Amino acid sequence: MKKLTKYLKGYGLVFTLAILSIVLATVMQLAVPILIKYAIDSIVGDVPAGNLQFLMDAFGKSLWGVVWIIVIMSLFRGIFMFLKGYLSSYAAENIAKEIREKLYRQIQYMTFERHTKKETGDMVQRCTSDVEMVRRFIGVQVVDLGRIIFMLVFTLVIMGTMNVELTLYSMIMIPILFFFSYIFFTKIQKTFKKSDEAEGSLTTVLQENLSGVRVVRAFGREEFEIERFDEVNRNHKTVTYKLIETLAVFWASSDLLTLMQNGIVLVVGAGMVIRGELTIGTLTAFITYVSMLLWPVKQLGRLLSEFGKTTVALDRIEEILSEEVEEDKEFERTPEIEGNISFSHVSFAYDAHQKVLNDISFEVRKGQTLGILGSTGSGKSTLVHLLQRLYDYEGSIKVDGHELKTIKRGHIRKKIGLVLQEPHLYAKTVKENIGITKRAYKEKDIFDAAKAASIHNNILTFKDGYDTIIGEKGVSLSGGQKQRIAIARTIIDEDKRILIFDDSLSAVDTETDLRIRQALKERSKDITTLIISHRIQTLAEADQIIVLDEGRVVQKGTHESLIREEGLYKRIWDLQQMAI
Ligand SMILES: Nc1ncnc2c1ncn2[C@@H]1O[C@H](COP(=O)(O)OP(=O)(O)OP(=O)(O)O)[C@@H](O)[C@H]1O
Repeated sequence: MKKLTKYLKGYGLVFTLAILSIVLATVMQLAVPILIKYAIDSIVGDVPAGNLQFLMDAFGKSLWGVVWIIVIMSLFRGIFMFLKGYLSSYAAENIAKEIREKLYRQIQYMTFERHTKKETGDMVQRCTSDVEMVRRFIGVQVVDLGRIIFMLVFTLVIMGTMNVELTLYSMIMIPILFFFSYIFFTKIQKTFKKSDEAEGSLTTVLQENLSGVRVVRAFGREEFEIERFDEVNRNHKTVTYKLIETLAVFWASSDLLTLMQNGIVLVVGAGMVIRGELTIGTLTAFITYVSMLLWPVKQLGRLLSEFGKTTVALDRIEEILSEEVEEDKEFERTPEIEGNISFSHVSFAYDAHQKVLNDISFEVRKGQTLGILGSTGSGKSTLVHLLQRLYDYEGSIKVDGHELKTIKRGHIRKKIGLVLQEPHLYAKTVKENIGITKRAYKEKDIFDAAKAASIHNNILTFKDGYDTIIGEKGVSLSGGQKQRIAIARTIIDEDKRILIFDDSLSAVDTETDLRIRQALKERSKDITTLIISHRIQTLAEADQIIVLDEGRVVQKGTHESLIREEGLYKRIWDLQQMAI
């Protein structure tokens, strides 16, 4: 409850007005049976009006007067219901928007380590379905709770003032109905969950099929895919049908209980009328009030189970909101960065028992190029992660003499340009993708960067040149073209003092690779460059090369020195030479 009220804060007035509206609408609803009782007993019949004398004073024996009052009250009821809907939706939509904003902000600043441990699908579900659950509860159930309590109390009071004995008879089914609906809605949650999961599986198969369409065609898996979809589709139908069937059984059973309650009131009430203890008008009013009494009881059971589901959704949201975020510490600085890097006895482990980097030491001076070679999984990308301050490390990493841990994360990341092997491009124009870091690039800057990345001429052949949209709605790019656009968008930023190419030239041919490296050399004389590659030709001109094996630096030197010493570098070089 505490978790929920935290989100309701700031909307107290809106909720009060919404509850007031629903209470007034309920009053209009509850007054109708009293008017009907008065019409039957005192206008059609001759029973004295008693405590309804004020109606007699106002309308005398006019049936039309009562009809008009009922019409006007129904009109007001509609207005109050609209107000309640408007106000509660206003609060619910705003609260849901605030939760989504908080979650999105949290996701942006959550530590990289926590990010890698989360499943994307699960995170999406928390930001969408779970928020939706909370929104629905706030929009419908919170205000309904006010209505339920008011309706229960008020109906009982009205019934009590009319006839205490018949009121007690009217309450016989209340505990049964309450527990029946509570247990039902608690149990059905499992079926709801199964239905959600079935829908999730359906979407996953569809999504996988659409994004893997090339693999499906290449392996002739169309019929297999159709069967796979049939299976999840059948499952979805079965589970959803079961859900609807169960709901139908509930509503029918609860209607039966309501009818039984009506039956009890009718039989007992009829006996009272025959004995002259009750008027026909009062019995008619009672029959209507019994339904009004049982509706909130059914809803209360439902509301409690919905509350259970909302609590789970809130817990899942809170779990993300309480994740550790990257925060600047007081001692962190923003020193001038020139690009001198020094690793001294650096070790790192993703999980405590297995070191991925072990006692790494090397130095690169401003403007130099460091080549990094190593087999798959030897720790090359991890080394880059450490330089970007994505993880904490053991040992010492210094940039221009400043311990990396004392430099603000945002500051060092602004100074490091990283190009990945499989870069992510946005569904925007080529121009916007290259200029993504800043909006105010001149066209010439964009062209120059694209020329240096050897992609300018390619871009000119696209339908709309630099204004061509990338992705599903526009041009489909090859792996090498994507890599080169990613290179252009990194080198265009003049703030970068360190450039890292993490196997990002792997999809371009050797000639283009050479052209790009030459252009980069000319363009960025003072910039420190780290090139990770499996292709020795790409590394050969580096000022210094380190060879990683199982997280250790096993060789260090220039290309000339390394091809002369026995070791991994020479073996790979020989193999690559043979292939040529
Ligand atoms: N987020 C992570 N959590 C746990 N282990 C990880 C994580 N990322 C990488 N590893 C492990 O760390 C080791 C080094 O991975 P890394 O990606 O640094 O290798 P790499 O040399 O860049 O490989 P490749 O050439 O294939 O890109 C591997 O054994 C990998 O399984």
